[in-house]
Amino acid sequence: MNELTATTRPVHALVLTGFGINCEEELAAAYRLAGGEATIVHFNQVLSGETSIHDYDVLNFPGGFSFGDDLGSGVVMANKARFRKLPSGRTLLEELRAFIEAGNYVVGICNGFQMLVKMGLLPDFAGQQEREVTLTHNASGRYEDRWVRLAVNPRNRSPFLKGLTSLEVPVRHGEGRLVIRDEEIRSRILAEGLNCLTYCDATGCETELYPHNPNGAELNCAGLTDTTGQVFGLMPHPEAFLSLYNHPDWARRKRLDPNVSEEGDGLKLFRNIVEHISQSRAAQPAEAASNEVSL
Ligand SMILES: NC(=O)CC[C@H](N)C(=O)O
Repeated sequence: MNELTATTRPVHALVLTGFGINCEEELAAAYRLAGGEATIVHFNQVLSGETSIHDYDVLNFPGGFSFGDDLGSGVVMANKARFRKLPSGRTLLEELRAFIEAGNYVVGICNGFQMLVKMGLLPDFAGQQEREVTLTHNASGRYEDRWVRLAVNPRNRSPFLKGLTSLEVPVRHGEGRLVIRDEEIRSRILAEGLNCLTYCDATGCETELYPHNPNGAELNCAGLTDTTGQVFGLMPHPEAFLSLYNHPDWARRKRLDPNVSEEGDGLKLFRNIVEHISQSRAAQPAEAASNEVSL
């Protein structure tokens, strides 16, 4: 029996799929390329209790078109999390709160971000699973599929963004416009640096100008965390830019600089979280780390 201590066990990501989610493979690849492990399971395997989120370190809600965006992007999946009881007698949202309180991480990308917002987990000031912000139809009135530049808020709380100041990543969505419920929520998001990613122009300056801000989001906000920094949602797709060769301009960039990094900006986020969790474990007191995990 191969026994690993908690400190040496690889970081393990759970990546959900099903019902029209379509970015699970790239997301799992991102964790594997970053040195972690990733398991893809159908949403129903979690709801049925067949898979426990508590066996993992990072729970991932990928992008896609869950339930065809009927009732609004992410709404049906969010309601499944809010109302369906697992065999434990708790809803997935209640299990998620326990998962977060145990120090684990939750990520929602695009459709996944829409789910987190609509189940009330972002920014979650009240802790009452109520919608404090929402993500709705792009101001352009059309589906936006383009590359954007993002500025990283230096006061952000997410280990995914450690050491990063800017990112170039693709967006592809119809309902990416962040709308904030009221001035109190807006002020708290700004005061606490929860608007971790903002759309910016080619010079790196935050802008509301289309198409740099592709959807008209308030605060030019492309990504949010909760106050713990453990819940992170974003509209752009970092898992779609893991390699230089994912970028449409790769040939020119390679010609201009033959030594240009062959990694995409998106991979940096996954390297950060794998490293952060690994280091956090290694720093745990001996008695905690001695909890052996028999594999
Ligand atoms: N790429 C995605 O995840 C798209 C999310 C959602 N279906 C939208 O169009 O806004």
